[in-house]
Amino acid sequence: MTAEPIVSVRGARRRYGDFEAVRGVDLDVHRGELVALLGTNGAGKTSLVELAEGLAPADAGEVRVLGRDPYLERHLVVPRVGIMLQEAGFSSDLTTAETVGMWAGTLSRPRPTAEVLAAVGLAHRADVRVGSLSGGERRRLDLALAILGDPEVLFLDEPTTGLDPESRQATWRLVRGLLADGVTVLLTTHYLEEAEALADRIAIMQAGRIVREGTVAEVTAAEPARIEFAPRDAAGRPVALAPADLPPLAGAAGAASVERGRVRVRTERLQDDLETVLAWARGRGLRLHELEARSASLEQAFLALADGALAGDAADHQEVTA
Ligand SMILES: Nc1ncnc2c1ncn2[C@@H]1O[C@H](COP(=O)(O)OP(=O)(O)OP(=O)(O)O)[C@@H](O)[C@H]1O
Repeated sequence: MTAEPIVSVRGARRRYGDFEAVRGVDLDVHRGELVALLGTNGAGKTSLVELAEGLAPADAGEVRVLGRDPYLERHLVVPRVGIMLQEAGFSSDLTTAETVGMWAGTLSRPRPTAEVLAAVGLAHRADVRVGSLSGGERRRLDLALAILGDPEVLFLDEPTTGLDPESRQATWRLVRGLLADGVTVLLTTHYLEEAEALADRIAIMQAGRIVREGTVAEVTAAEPARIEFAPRDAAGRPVALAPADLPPLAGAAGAASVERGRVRVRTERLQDDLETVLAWARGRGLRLHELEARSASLEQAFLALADGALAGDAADHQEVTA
């Protein structure tokens, strides 16, 4: 992509006292693209997104949104941006429509209140006081306020937390519609299926750094595929096998394991090794009960990264607290 990114972060760092929450991050989001920022609790996602939202200055590095510094040129950036924070403070005495109306008063060209409430599925709750809304309905009100100014860029911090499955799907449809209209979105989420459903690219954060970035396919390709089966004899009786009984495999990333009669192989050459396993089973007259062969899911890739980081995290904390 050659066009200037809409959100551009270069070498960004952010500290809270002695603790560095964002440790040299590079990230681009292009027009009409959705990038999902993933990471375990405390990885630094919110701290990073707040830099792009202009809520705090970077301690080092450069942050640009729509070509401007979102902190120093906030007055130029804010009117073109929609922000959905993790927790917005509402006055619980106002109704839903009054809240939107009040917010609209701060914008130069707000969309009509009824239209925005309909877009987030809150039209029927327009006259209900915010204090009486459910957690999921409040989350949708947050989203209504974020899209009220017809933004070119949207920052969504865990937008579907607390939403029921139907509302989550409705939010995804809304976001897809905005993307189709050319809106640029940077989203944080703990729901990996949300990232899979919406993201053009994923960035996984760990201890203040982006440790993996790419499309879902690129991110999962780095994680070995899996072959699993429960060996049975021709009569359907379970056969006890040890990992050493398996044939040599071309892409086996780690030793095979056997747990409660189920053999698990991690491989970087799924097709080749599956063919080997099938030929070996045929040769030994084995039935491969409940055979599964699949590429890694985003969840497996994410968990593998998180596991791998545990040792590193512990070392970082010692560094900080020393
Ligand atoms: N105001 C603050 N003062 C001190 N430390 C902070 C502050 N805000 C965040 N932190 C710390 O910075 C780290 C990153 O926090 P951040 O909220 O950015 O993570 P996150 O990835 O968004 O987490 P979550 O998924 O839980 O929202 C955490 O260790 C957190 O405790």
